[in-house]
Amino acid sequence: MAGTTSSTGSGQSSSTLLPPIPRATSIIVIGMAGSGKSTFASSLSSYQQRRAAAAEAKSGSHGQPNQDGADSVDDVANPAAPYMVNLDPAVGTLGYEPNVDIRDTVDYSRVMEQYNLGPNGGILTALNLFTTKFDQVLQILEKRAAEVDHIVLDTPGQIEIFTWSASGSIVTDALASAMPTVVAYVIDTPRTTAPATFMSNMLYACSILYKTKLPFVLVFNKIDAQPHDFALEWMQDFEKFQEALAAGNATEPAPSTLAGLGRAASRRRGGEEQGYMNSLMNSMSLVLDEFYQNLRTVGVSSLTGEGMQDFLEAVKLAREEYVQDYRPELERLAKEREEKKEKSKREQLAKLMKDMAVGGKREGGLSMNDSATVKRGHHDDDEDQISDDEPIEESYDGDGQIVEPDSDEERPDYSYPGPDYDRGDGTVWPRPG
Ligand SMILES: Nc1nc2c(ncn2[C@@H]2O[C@H](COP(=O)(O)OP(=O)(O)OP(=O)(O)O)[C@@H](O)[C@H]2O)c(=O)[nH]1
Repeated sequence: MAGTTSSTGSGQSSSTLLPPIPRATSIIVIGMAGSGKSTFASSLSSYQQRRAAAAEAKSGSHGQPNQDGADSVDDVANPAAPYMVNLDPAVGTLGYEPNVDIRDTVDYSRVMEQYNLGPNGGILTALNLFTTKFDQVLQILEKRAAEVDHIVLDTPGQIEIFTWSASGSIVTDALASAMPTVVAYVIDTPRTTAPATFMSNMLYACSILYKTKLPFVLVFNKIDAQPHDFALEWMQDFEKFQEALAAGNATEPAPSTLAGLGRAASRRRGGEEQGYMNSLMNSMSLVLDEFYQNLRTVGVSSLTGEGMQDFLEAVKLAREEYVQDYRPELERLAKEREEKKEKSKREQLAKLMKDMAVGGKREGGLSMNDSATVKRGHHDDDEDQISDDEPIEESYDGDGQIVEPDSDEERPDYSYPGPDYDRGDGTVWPRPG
């Protein structure tokens, strides 16, 4: 592919094998079941729509302040409503109008029926089937990426269906190679107040970050129900997390898990588990410390819309990270691929030349530069001299052109000439087989 020159977004230009960076940033919304992914996507969509409408009103009213006064549009010249993609085939109703919807392409309940699958197998198979067409979706998204600021992808409820499946990787990689892409990991804040659930959520987020290697934004959702200060404190101060662990919140057994056990047994068992869990989590939190350093975190309420502007700011920074860190890696891989292709082409050509006895004596040897290789219509007196402006004329069979099987073109007779055929050099043609 010919190299293009693209702006990196930081004002610099560089020669690249990759397509230019488009206006849009794609946001892949991932999170545990019920964390509020769809509500978050919906809230983000309506927030952006309001911004777009406010910007339009502002430009229409020649700089009058926004009616609602809340949305700052100064940072984006012409904000546009995001382009929404739903990748959850099993979702019932959505709070937003998806522009591309997996449900339009694959009928999840029929997939379950046809392949005799359970709900999760059905979702996974539906996503796999959809992914086989993702090149077409990507073409649509690439077109839209010039017109919108964000392309939001809402993923299936069961997190592992997207994060650990081949289809999830294909969709993520395809997007990330086409445009700046950011992972928004949605956390159900009220359900992460116990150190154990907090830790498992963080470990999951960490595994996704290292798998995708994409810029990451941790979205603490539902802050209207539970502020996320405790989580920020645990992430910033290791000792605070240790204190929470020591207070015993982490392993407080749910009453249901102790059913049938006596009080003493419950206490003993709780104590043993707590000791093990605490020491495990202590070690894990040390591992996660570095992960926390590289994270952007925001608190949002998808119900009230609180924190959406903070989220967009975080996405802006994440886009810069993509341009600075991820894209050079893509560029390196593209160059590597191109070099490999060139090398293999050169090797094949060399092999071909060798097969054609290139470099041997002129007599009997053939060369691609040898005019005798290509038969031309008109010749100078010297057979080997061909003037460059003479057109090549295919004047005989075996001239390197593929002959249409159904054409009337005359072909040599390759049939067996019979046992008595004399080749003229005294040998008689042998009988085959
Ligand atoms: N209080 C509160 N509730 C929320 C918020 N966001 C989502 N919810 C509720 O959380 C529940 C789950 O929300 P969904 O958006 O369906 O979550 P999801 O992650 O898309 O769910 P699945 O895809 O089915 O796993 C719903 O009852 C929402 O109303 C929020 O910011 N605050």
